[in-house]
Amino acid sequence: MSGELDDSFARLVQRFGDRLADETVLDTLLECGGDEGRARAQLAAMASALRPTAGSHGSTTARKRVSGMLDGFVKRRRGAEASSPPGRPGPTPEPAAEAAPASCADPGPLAPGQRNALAEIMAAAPSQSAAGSPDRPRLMLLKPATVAAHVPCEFIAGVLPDDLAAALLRDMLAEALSWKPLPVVMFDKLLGSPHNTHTYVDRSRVGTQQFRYGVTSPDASDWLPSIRAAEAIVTAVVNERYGRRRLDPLEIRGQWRPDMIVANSYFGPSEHFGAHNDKLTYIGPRPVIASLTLGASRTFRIRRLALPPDLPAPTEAASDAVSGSEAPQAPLASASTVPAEAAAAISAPPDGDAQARTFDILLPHNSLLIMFPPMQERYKHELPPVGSSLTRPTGTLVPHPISGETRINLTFRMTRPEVVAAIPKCSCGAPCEMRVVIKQRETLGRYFWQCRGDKAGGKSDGQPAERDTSGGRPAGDLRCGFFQWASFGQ
Ligand SMILES: O=C(O)CCC(=O)C(=O)O
Ligand SMILES: [Fe+2]
Repeated sequence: MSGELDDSFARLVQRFGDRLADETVLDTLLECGGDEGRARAQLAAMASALRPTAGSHGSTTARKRVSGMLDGFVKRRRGAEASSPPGRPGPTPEPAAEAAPASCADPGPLAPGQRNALAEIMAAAPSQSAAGSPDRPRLMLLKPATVAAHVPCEFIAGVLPDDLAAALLRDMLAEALSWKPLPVVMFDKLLGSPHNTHTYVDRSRVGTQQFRYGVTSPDASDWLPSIRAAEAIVTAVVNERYGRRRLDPLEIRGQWRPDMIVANSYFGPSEHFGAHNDKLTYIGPRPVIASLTLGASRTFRIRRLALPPDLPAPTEAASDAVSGSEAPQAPLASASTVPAEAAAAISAPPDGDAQARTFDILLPHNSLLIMFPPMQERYKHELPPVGSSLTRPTGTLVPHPISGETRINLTFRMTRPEVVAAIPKCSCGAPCEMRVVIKQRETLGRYFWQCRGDKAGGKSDGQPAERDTSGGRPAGDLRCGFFQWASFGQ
């Protein structure tokens, strides 16, 4: 977000923050194309609808809750007015083009320090983490510097030349018509993910290797020329950033070079991708994943997981005992499976705060979010639906002139041949998938091989629901129970 937009946002929060949720203020400002005057007029109209009447002394929290409902109502109304039919890409009119002119007086200069405080929006009340301790409030990360300060990611706006980004978006919109939901196995049933996906590979590098991210997903496609052109730029940007970071022993040495892309499409506000961390089967431990957004802007949500409570901090001498359902048949393994330095890096977040916390980043067209280690080991990420849930925070959508409400996402990944070569077969006879321990402190960050849930003797290529990557085996789980620690030659 530019400095100007930041200042506008801070001024609007100062003016309306006691009556409207910060998300509502941000949404309105973005949907007014950053025009503070128009946003102020719209927000004033919303706020006056919420003005407490004589004798009503509703708390700020209660008023903000009502504001959230109003926000949902506004979004639903906008959705109903949108010209593109749901589920299909197509141009959507510029939002709020006919908004009323500004009618409120300028609130005046900001108090010292206020701008920074407001730029890091406290967007939600603290909630309870699974471990029972209150979470830190959700933070909206608005600038590249604050993204890097809080999560192991780097955000780059406008990464591709405009014409290449537009050409790639058009190509992907055409391709996306044949993408399919990610098949997920949940409670013994085959379900489709609430968005579509497809895999693209650089066959000149990965040969005939099969990459399946779902039970029945179609074979991967070859890279298109526009993908190849984008890949060259993404690769250069990632390596430039990666070269500045301190690597732990499990990370790749040398250049990062992607050879596989998992593409995702979201046709409209209700399509989403639930909280998960990415499968490591092909990309190995401590992967780098570069995520390119094309088309509509959407909120990307990152959840820093709480460290398991009441257990000693990880040391090389820590017990290898495994409890609970995450690793049901875990043998006692050598503590050297993950070197101490690597284990320590996992539990040290960039902002020095180990408590659970949720971060939101609005990802616009032609932006790159590089997920560095230990993003897949200590965090989950999701693309939340855009809507009006009263029970959980939803995300934002800003339409794009080419794609309307459709967002395309390309995640560039680098396969690790030595990991792929080591994929064991489970008792079903099918290739295992690799996952990482994220719930148990003694074994935190250790990788293990597990059955994918394929009882068809290797004919299909199943994987449990992404949402299940936190550990627990759902009732009716199709996995055979095979378990083996993964070792990377340390
Ligand atoms: O659409 C996004 O930004 C998220 C995609 C993602 O998490 C994935 O492909 O694993
Ligand atoms: Fe992901």
